[in-house]
Amino acid sequence: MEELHADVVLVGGGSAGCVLAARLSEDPARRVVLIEAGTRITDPDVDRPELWPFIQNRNYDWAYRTTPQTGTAGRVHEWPRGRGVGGSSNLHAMAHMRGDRRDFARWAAETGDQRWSWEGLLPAFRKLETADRADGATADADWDAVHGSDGPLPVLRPTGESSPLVVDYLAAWQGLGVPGIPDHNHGDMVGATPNSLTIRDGRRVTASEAYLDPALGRPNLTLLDGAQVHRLVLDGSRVAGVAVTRDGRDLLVRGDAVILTAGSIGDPLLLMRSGIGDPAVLAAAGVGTTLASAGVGGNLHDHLLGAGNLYRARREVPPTRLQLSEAMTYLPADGPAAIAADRSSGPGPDVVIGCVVGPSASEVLAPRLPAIPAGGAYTLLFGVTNPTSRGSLRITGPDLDDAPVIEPAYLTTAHDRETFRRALELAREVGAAPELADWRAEEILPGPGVRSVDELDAFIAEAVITHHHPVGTLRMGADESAPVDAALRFRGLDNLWVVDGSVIPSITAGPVHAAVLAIAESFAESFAESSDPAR
Ligand SMILES: Cc1cc2nc3c(=O)[nH]c(=O)nc-3n(C[C@H](O)[C@H](O)[C@H](O)COP(=O)(O)OP(=O)(O)OC[C@H]3O[C@@H](n4cnc5c(N)ncnc54)[C@H](O)[C@@H]3O)c2cc1C
Repeated sequence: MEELHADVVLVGGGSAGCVLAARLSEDPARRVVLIEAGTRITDPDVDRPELWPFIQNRNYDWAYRTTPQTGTAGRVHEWPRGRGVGGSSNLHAMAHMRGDRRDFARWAAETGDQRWSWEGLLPAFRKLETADRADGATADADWDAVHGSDGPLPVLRPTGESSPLVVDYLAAWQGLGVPGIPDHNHGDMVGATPNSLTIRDGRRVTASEAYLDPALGRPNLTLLDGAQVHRLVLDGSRVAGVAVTRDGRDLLVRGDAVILTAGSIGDPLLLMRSGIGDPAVLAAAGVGTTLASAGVGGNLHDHLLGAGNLYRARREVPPTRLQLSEAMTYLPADGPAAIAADRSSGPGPDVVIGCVVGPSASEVLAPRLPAIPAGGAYTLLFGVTNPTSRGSLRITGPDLDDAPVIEPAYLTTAHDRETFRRALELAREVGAAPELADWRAEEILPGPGVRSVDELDAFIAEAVITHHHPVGTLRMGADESAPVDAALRFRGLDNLWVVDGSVIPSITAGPVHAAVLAIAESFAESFAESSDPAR
């Protein structure tokens, strides 16, 4: 069998994999191989921000599906995931939100390591971005203290480009007492502001474009695309290498250090195919256990959004110049009245309400709607920031073609169901505000008659769709039952690390891409500082 050897082998060329490939190959003495199942994506639709909901199910999407979910009226949820260089950053909706400082305080508590606190991660968040200054100001010390100005990823703060509907939506929140905030990236997410977006000159910027492409000319960096990793090859407590198929040929890629960057779904499936996981799950799939690790594939959780609180428009809603979901407002569950003057120490964000410049309804609600002409409707999405429902995923057999079982256990806790009702109430409150009177003809969904707890729960179960943030399947933690430790080393193996969305122990309040990139930046820094981390 053909063999290749590198100092560092990265499994998965998605968001985190692109960061690590670029950062770890900055040292010309370190040979880095990046292995990606998909190929380079050339579809021009990927570039166009407004097309993001319509590019799923193409040949660069893994197109996963969940099992029927009891909490969502027995529905099966489609889970797109990017399969190609740049991974899910090719499909994502481009919202750039770091998370709330309380999210990272939880991470620090769960790992026992301040490196994962807001303050600990701030250098990584700054390093990864070139952020637009608020309102085009030339100097702003507060802004510069938390934002980066020369990182690989451009972050657009689209003041002046927002839809007129979104301008009125933000004014409506302010009318209800919700303060305006500079952006979602200051550590305190409670407040009203347009979404920051990873868009430059009207085009999507992927993790590949920002990080990998500028590094690909380095002689010490090799990209193996169109190459699927079947399993890890173990030698005692070390990973000797990874078994790969590329162009119909088998390949063994040996590495002193092996880093999993195949994402929240790809990583645990690869470990289980390699005999690493819960012995009962492995046995049921016909795989022998080489290393028992019960937490592999557990703690699966995701954000849901209610799609949606839909309104027929009184006047034509113009098409978006950005992407369809332009502004998400984060609030305590008790609403605007609960917002403290000092937002850092007051109640944090429990719910999110987003304004979509067009109709948005789940796959079961959409077919029941009356015909809506272009520009004829708009939507308020609503969701829960920190859901407590936890599920799992598992393999069904030893081969790459054996479809996984994905069970997110959506809406299985009382907390999640109650907070979802609250989110819908708050969406309706802002939807009825006088600042939106010129836009609002009538509420179409759920419809004025839907008011009782049972009616609201039944509507929510049919309305929720994934916000596309599955995380946590190899959580980092101080406890021995966490598969990954605070340094992101996989417990039980000497030279295996996990660095992507799967290590997130509890989800951040908002979209997770910025946090995934910051985890990778932080890891790259510590890896480079360590003289020989593989030993
Ligand atoms: C439709 C959609 C919309 C989203 N919108 C937003 C948003 O607006 N804002 C936000 O913050 N987040 C958003 N997200 C989430 C965000 O994109 C992801 O959380 C993030 O990209 C995950 O990064 P990752 O590195 O963990 O995994 P990925 O980027 O998914 O990378 C994993 C890579 O590993 C590869 N791989 C998997 N298995 C193997 C194998 N066996 N061998 C070789 N390669 C393998 C995959 O092909 C993939 O390229 C969205 C996601 C989707 C899908």
